[in-house]
Amino acid sequence: MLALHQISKTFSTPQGSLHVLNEINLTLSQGESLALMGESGSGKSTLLHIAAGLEMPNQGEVAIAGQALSSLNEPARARLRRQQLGLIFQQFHLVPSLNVIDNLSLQARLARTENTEWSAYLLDRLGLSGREEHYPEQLSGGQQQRLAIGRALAVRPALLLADEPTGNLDEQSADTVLTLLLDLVKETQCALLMVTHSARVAAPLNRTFRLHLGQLKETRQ
Ligand SMILES: Nc1ncnc2c1ncn2[C@@H]1O[C@H](COP(=O)(O)OP(=O)(O)OP(=O)(O)O)[C@@H](O)[C@H]1O
Repeated sequence: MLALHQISKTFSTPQGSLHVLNEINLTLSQGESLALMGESGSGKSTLLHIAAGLEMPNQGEVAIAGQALSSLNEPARARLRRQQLGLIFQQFHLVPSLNVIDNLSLQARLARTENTEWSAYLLDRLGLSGREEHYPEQLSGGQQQRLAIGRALAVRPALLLADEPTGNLDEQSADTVLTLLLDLVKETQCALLMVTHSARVAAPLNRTFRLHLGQLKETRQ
């Protein structure tokens, strides 16, 4: 579902070049879940953004669902992202002026793959049935993140990329959200790449990798 081949990334800063990723290789198969750990500033978010095609590497190739991103122009890349990719961030990034059902369906409508039965099922699984007409500000942090998970899964993505999805939640909400996320990932058989600082959050995932000094090492299989 995801293949990263020899990915390198260097940022130019006023202090000089910052080499963040150095020839990273990684493959993620359908239904596989992988935790990405590493110290603050080690490049986890950068790698996730490159995997999502939101940021370009200086060197190397990203393929999503068998399609090399470099072989596509920007509109085709955007289409692939909308149809195959679910993104979840620490900040929920819901649209404040849209109600629950419109936030949930946003990406699927843009991708023209909205399925109202699937959306209703997701709302139920997320514990948000009956809240369709509510706006994000009327929801708790945990409910907002569950809605963001629903929005990402409403397109039935092949690949889900999550950057500290429970980082903004208290421990109890984090556990609920994580359990729900992993259950839905299993149900939809999508591949999951999740950035986390927490070994406890990483534990239920299939594999764990650590980024250190630009290199990726598998720490648990
Ligand atoms: N656009 C940019 N320009 C310059 N430097 C950048 C840019 N984006 C990221 N960096 C630098 O690249 C390094 C890696 O950043 P990144 O956000 O990927 O780390 P991270 O492992 O996700 O950190 P954290 O755990 O704190 O979120 C950092 O030193 C950061 O300052």
